[in-house]
Amino acid sequence: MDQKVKTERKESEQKKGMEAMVACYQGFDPAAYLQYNYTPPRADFDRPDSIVPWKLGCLHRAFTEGDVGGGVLVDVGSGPTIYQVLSGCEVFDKLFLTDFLEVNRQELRRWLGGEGCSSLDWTPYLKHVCKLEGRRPSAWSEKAARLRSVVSDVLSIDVHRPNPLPLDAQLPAAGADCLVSSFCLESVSPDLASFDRALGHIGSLLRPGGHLLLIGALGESYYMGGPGVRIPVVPLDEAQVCASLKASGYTLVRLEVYTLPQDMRVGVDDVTGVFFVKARKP
Ligand SMILES: C[S@@+](CC[C@H](N)C(=O)[O-])C[C@H]1O[C@@H](n2cnc3c(N)ncnc32)[C@H](O)[C@@H]1O
Ligand SMILES: O=S(=O)(c1ccc2c(c1)CN[C@@H](CF)C2)N1CCSCC1
Repeated sequence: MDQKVKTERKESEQKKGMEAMVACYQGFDPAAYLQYNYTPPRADFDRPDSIVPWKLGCLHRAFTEGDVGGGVLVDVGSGPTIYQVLSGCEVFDKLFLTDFLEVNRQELRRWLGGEGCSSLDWTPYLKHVCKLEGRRPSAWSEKAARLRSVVSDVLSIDVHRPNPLPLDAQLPAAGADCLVSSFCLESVSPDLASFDRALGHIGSLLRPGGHLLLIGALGESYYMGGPGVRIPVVPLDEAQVCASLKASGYTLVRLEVYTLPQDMRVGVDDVTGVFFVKARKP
């Protein structure tokens, strides 16, 4: 088989993989997803070994240790969640939330509108991050107001495109100062090669010297995006995460890993751990 035919066959297989992934996401249910992952037992603020204090603590440290801050923060694949920017909103004046699905962008806009009709009460998360910041928990409403004030837009995004954001997105020409992305790339890529390409695509949104805060699942091969909506995930381990970051040209600042306790493995996925990466684009 000559090279041209091989290339065409490979491109056709990649296209089919993307189309299958898009089809899976048509059934994504924001309210169910939030219920599965962001309520107890996974989101138990009273448990010292809970994933929530660990993850919010990683984000708090990453955003407040002095090397990150300034103009523009982009959250890649926000989904219907805001916890991932509760620390970042204090050190950035312009923040973009993004997602592939309109149902998720609508969920985010409902919370941002403050009409009290979002699918999850984020108050416990707001209070916890206030506590991490040495503020009284009652400052949670001030934090909510701060986040609402710095979100510039809720944009569509497709990490499989070389230019993932809409052409009219108001990002600086040099790129964003920081990207944060949680449970996105491995959950939307049909295979590892696609994951690595997507990592490269979002890297194009970041200015040289900017930081990437990447959070993701370890050992996960599927998750439930809603009742009966099984979405394939690229299983990752720590070594692969480091190799993909290196291949994308990042300098690793820190990698932290959390192993999920058995009772947090609740059947909505087969995740075994969570990684937190802080990396810098040279
Ligand atoms: C597992 S959810 C992660 C949501 C959230 N960041 C969190 O931490 O829970 C994956 C998200 O990726 C979005 N997504 C699906 N396909 C995508 C694509 N091609 N590009 C960017 N995001 C995509 C989905 O709509 C979904 O909101
Ligand atoms: O680590 S979690 O339990 C979590 C949160 C979200 C997800 C998973 C795990 C695993 N499957 C992912 C599928 F993409 C989504 N967690 C939920 C509480 S807040 C911190 C994150």
